[in-house]
Amino acid sequence: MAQTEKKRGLPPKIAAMKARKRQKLDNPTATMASLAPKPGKRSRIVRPDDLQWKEVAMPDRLDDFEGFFGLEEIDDVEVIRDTKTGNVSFAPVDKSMKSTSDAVGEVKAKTGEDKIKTGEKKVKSGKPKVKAGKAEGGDGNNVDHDGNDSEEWLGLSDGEGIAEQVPVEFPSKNQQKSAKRKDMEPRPAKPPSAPQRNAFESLQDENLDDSSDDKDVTAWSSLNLSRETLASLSRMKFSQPTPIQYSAIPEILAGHDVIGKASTGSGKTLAFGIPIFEHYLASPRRVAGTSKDAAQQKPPLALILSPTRELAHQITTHLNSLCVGMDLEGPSIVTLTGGLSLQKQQRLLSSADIVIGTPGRLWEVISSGHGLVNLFKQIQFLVVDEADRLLSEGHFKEVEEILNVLEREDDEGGSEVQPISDNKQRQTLIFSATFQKSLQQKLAGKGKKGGDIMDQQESMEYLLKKLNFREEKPKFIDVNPISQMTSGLQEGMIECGSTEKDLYLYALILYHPKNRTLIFTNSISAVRRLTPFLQNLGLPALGLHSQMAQKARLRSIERFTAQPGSILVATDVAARGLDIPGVQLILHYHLPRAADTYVHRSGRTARGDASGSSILICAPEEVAGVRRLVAKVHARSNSDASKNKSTYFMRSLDIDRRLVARLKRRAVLAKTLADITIAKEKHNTEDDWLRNAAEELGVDYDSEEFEANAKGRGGRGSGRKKKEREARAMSKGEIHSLKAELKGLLSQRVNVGVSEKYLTSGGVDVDALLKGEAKGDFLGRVEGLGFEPNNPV
Ligand SMILES: Nc1ncnc2c1ncn2[C@@H]1O[C@H](COP(=O)(O)OP(=O)(O)OP(=O)(O)O)[C@@H](O)[C@H]1O
Repeated sequence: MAQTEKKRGLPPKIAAMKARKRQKLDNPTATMASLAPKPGKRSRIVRPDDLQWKEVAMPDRLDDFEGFFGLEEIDDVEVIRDTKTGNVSFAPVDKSMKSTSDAVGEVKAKTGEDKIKTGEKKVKSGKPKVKAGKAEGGDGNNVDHDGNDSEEWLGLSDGEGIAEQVPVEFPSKNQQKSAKRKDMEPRPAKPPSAPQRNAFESLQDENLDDSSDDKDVTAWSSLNLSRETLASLSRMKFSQPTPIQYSAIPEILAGHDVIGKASTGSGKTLAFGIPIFEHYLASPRRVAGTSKDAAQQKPPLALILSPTRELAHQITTHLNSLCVGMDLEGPSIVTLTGGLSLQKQQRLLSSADIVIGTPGRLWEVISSGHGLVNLFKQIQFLVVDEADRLLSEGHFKEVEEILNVLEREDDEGGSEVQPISDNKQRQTLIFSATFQKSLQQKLAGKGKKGGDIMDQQESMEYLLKKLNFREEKPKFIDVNPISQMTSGLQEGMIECGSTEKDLYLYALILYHPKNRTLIFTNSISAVRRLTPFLQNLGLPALGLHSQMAQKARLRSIERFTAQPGSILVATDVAARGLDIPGVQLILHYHLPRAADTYVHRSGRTARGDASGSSILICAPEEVAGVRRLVAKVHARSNSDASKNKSTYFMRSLDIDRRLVARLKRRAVLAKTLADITIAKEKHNTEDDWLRNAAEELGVDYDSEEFEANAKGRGGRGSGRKKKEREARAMSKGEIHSLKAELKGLLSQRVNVGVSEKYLTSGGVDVDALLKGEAKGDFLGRVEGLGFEPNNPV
């Protein structure tokens, strides 16, 4: 479409701006895409004035409006941009030459029907194009992830009567080889399916400045998203959907229940978030007012369950980021997690479009009355993120309560508990990177520890039983059926004595100076101990566990995210879902208790197309178990996994043990000082508690007398108690001298002597190491993890 101006003489700047805008309107995509002309298809290039412009009838009120004279439009013109000069030229398209295989990136001026649309939403129906090598417009060379030239069908066959599978289109062999990350690599160009929306419509928006560095979002075009969503994706610089987004979004938009499995960091949040966002944009609720009266409250559109508070807040931020910079009012997203004011959260619910919560708090809120059960029954999307964890671990009871309540026909009274048999309204979306075996066992009340990765059939059967899917066969989308681990990840283990883990932890951190590092432990007490231990060694360590106050938890995450090179010591509360950019190193101080935990912990690094390392610190007696566990994760198929047939063998990393030995005194001092602090804090707390109890009983309390009586009783924990007593008994002077000694050591280079293998220039400047300034080849050799002598990371 083009506009002509009266020749009244506009100021040159305005004329130039208008000309630019005109060009943008003429060809919305030209400013975004690098448009390589397609050989053999283009007609001759003509001057814009020589094109067959058609006049457009204008509404009366636009007549003579600020020099605006009229509008003309043009159909069937190919706009070609010279990628070198940026110049744009035009060629009328000969319709008889039009091919169905127009690749994304080639642009035609839109026809009259495709003029800018406002807020209209189209739900794409039908299956995505799935046949490898047969997709229109594809490169004809699509293969599965395993490199076989075949069509890949994931999930169960229809014949098994569990789920309808969604075959996933995989990149070509060449793409596979060249792309670093399978899960983030570009999808083959998809053919436009009629009727097709122009992906660039969002970018026609006059409010978007030409000069902004928004991303070309052509690759999203086949998903038929609204202009608002495309504009948001462009602003977020997400130029293409990840495989799980590419496969799941159309299915969800078409109204299907979806079970999505994709590796950690592969964009699952937006895979369910975008369709909900689209639904919100298209629904009248957006303009409806809100009411504080529960009876008139609008039900939330979506309920998203998250296993941890941090993840719930992160999902909130992630979905909110879709709305940043949007002209329209975005959905009201309310987070319901423990540790924050219940009343405030209840109040916010009155206007919520999307509710994201942890099961405990959610259940507390829903079951508190106020007509909320009825409201939540009307939600249109139920999302269970990290589904295997939510349905198997601690939360299961509450999740079950919530699921039961959503199915009831009755109101809050709860006397009638008839399940709604024909629930056609709600879509159920289940996402995770793993589905584990123990899930089923726990449901059956066996409570067995475990966490073997569940095969598809087992997980499907279980989920189908528990969740009231709207359709008989939800779509099962598995975009990484072969490998559980992300491809940018390097894995290894370090063997050391069981009492030397602190020392090796310290050494590994020194080997990775300035790396943002996440250390996992299996206990809160280990977090409490290791955090001051590392701090005493001059390292920027923070703690995270579930007994911390919620504000302190969020603060730890914030600091860890903000400060490059910081270290977070955490329990598995941080294992799932947390998307902290730039985590380079995962250290498993305690071994993960189950295979799925290993996958999720390690998945905090190497997210998206980034790379990272995951290192297990193992005592000799743990090595065999670890190898088995990791082999299970790497089993190339589910049948192999169940038979333990994986051939994956985890490497033991070599480390210069002489260097480690020379760090020992520092580690001992740092540990002793940490133990003293903890023992004193603990004693004060215990003392307070006993004093209060004694006061209540009306007896005198003398802590020394109490301890003297307790002495010699032996039994479990008596050794630890003895150590605590000793630590507490340290005088200020003794503590001071320990601190002084440690300070002295930290300020010195570590003398590693002469190595026949790795000659050094006389010592290691650990201080420089910590500052990331160390040079030289003194670090020993840990192949494949960036530890090579000439590459001290
Ligand atoms: N299409 C995209 N292009 C580029 N980056 C994306 C895209 N979609 C999402 N991301 C980014 O990828 C990162 C990981 O996304 P997300 O947290 O949703 O992963 P996940 O699959 O849920 O991981 P996990 O299994 O660990 O929970 C986020 O930082 C997100 O902003």
